Amino acid sequence: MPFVDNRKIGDVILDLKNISLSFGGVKALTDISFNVREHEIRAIIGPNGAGKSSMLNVINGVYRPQQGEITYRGQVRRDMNTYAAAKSGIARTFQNIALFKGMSVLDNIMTGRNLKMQTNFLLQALYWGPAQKEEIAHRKKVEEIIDFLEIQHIRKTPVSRLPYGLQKRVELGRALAAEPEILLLDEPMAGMNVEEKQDMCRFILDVNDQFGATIVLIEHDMGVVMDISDRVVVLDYGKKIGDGTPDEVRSNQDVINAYLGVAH
Ligand SMILES: Nc1ncnc2c1ncn2[C@@H]1O[C@H](COP(=O)(O)OP(=O)(O)OP(=O)(O)O)[C@@H](O)[C@H]1O
Repeated sequence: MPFVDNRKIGDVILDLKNISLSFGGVKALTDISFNVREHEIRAIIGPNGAGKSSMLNVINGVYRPQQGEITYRGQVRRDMNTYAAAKSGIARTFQNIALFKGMSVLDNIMTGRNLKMQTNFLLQALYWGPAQKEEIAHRKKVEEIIDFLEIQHIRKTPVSRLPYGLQKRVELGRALAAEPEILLLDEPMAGMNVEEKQDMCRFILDVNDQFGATIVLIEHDMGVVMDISDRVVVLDYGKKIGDGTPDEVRSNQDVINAYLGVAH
């Protein structure tokens, strides 16, 4: 496993057992089990429609599986919703960028601090006492993220004016602003050119290393997945067909068949 020793991959932080999810007659996920270790980069791959996004949506409480059990930090999660997931330290980015396009980079990243804000709306509206202090602390954190992502030069620019690759970076910034324990990235490199992909890879590795975040990512670019992931889980038609290190997954015949489109 790459980097395991120096990156101190820890115990299982998220454990998914026998997860099944259907939409009417469509079985999006069938009896899927896998775990995520603290501090690792865990990829979910598979052909189109394999169930990858559904899996992320189960992890962050968008979908509630009909069967199965999720244990997060040693506690079985029941009735998880997106707010509870976010509050418990799970942040995510989306396949299609979900930013406030008219707002500046700075303000978009600031929205990621919402869950961390303590003072009530009245104090905030008056911008008084504790609210002022808190605002300054949040701004400091956001500026740290802006520096880290090397986007100082566009901090005041409305997001809609930015090229796609930079918008993706801002979305990562907003997720980071929540100081997540687990960061879910849904196709972080989709639509990027080679240079943008290299930058994003570097940021993901640095987020993992410097912020200590555990990362679960969906990605179609196999080169990227195999380069940066510690372990990879492979889905096909809603079932798990492979799970292991990049090398193990690469040589798994079921995985090779799925990617070559061999008939079931
Ligand atoms: N909200 C939904 N309602 C109905 N069916 C859904 C819904 N979400 C996903 N599905 C179905 O579940 C299956 C898995 O979809 P999912 O989007 O999770 O796959 P994916 O691996 O992320 O695909 P892609 O790589 O194309 O994004 C597909 O058959 C899809 O049509």
